[in-house]
Amino acid sequence: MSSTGEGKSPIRILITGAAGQIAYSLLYQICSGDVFGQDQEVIVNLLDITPMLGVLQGVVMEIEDCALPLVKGVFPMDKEDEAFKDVDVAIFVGAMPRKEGMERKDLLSANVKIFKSQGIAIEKFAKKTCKILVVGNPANTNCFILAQNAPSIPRENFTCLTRLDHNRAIGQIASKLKISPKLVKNVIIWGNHSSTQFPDARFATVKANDKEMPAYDALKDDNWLKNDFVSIVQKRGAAVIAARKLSSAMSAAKAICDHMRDWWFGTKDHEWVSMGLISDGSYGIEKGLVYSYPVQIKGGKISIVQDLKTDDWSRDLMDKTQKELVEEKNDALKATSN
Ligand SMILES: NC(=O)c1ccc[n+]([C@@H]2O[C@H](COP(=O)([O-])OP(=O)(O)OC[C@H]3O[C@@H](n4cnc5c(N)ncnc54)[C@H](O)[C@@H]3O)[C@@H](O)[C@H]2O)c1
Ligand SMILES: O=C(O)CC[C@H](O)C(=O)O
Repeated sequence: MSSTGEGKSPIRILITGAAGQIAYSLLYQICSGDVFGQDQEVIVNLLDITPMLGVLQGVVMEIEDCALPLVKGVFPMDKEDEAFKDVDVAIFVGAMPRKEGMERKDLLSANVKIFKSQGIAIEKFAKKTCKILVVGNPANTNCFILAQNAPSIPRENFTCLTRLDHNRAIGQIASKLKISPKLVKNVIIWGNHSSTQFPDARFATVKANDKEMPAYDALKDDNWLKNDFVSIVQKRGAAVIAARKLSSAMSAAKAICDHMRDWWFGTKDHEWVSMGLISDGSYGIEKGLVYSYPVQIKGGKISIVQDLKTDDWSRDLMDKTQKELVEEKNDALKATSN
């Protein structure tokens, strides 16, 4: 295979919110081959709202100025119909971020309306095989509304981003043990991408002194893993907003790339990652809710890791985050009912 992508058709990738800060960190990684491979040409549709078309022009100029060989076209757009046409991958970043002092609920009613309209557009214009990743918050519930409005797209094509939380969990364990994050695996984020999420290290392993062992044994600090670790990861997004006065962008873009790369190429043997998926009822979670699970991926097929044991403590946390998702779903259905 040629390193310039000869022999493979280009894929068409849509990024919404393309004039925003996450997209600015994301685009180089997508266009340079870091996500879909060094032999995969890409055509990129950049969707934002009309007032941002000028900024989008600047982004297009910068992509051009990077002189990236895999980029076969970059199109700035403000019309959903055009933007969704024939896309293979759609990354939904476009939504208002929370600023300091705002509550998540302040975002919900404005943002879910965007996802109703865009769901209708993917139903009409996207390929039925399109792989969908929702990033804009509230990510799980926006993904739920998107899927509701695109009934002919297979349910397994809808995902939302909890990989940032997954990476945060790995980062916390690695820094506590003073080891490289690549030596930590199989953490889990259950539930909502919010402060009710359950970051679970019960099955996580670490490699220390060339020996693989449970994170609990390596850390020898159950209290930290059950309390501080959970709360730091749950509140990390808010901590970044408080410090930066802006929501996370570089780490969110990196997590989007990890999510899409693993979906495209598969996960490593004996490893899992976290993704928000339309629940099939696994682990007693309400069918149809968009809930984050541990998943393995082979040949583009995402499978939920089954039969992990739950105890009273973990069950309670899994149910709490489910309860919040049910409430968000009901609020979102109300907000999009007309
Ligand atoms: N799931 C996650 O892990 C995660 C992590 C970080 C941020 N986020 C969320 O991602 C979203 C984007 O964050 P950001 O920092 O890039 O925000 P930003 O404000 O910098 O960019 C958002 C962009 O979306 C655009 N937009 C608004 N409505 C649109 C529409 N209808 N169609 C297309 N584009 C539209 C805006 O004009 C803006 O350019 C926020 O909702 C944020 O909370 C999610
Ligand atoms: O609004 C928030 O609390 C979180 C913003 C973003 O999703 C993140 O996790 O960094």
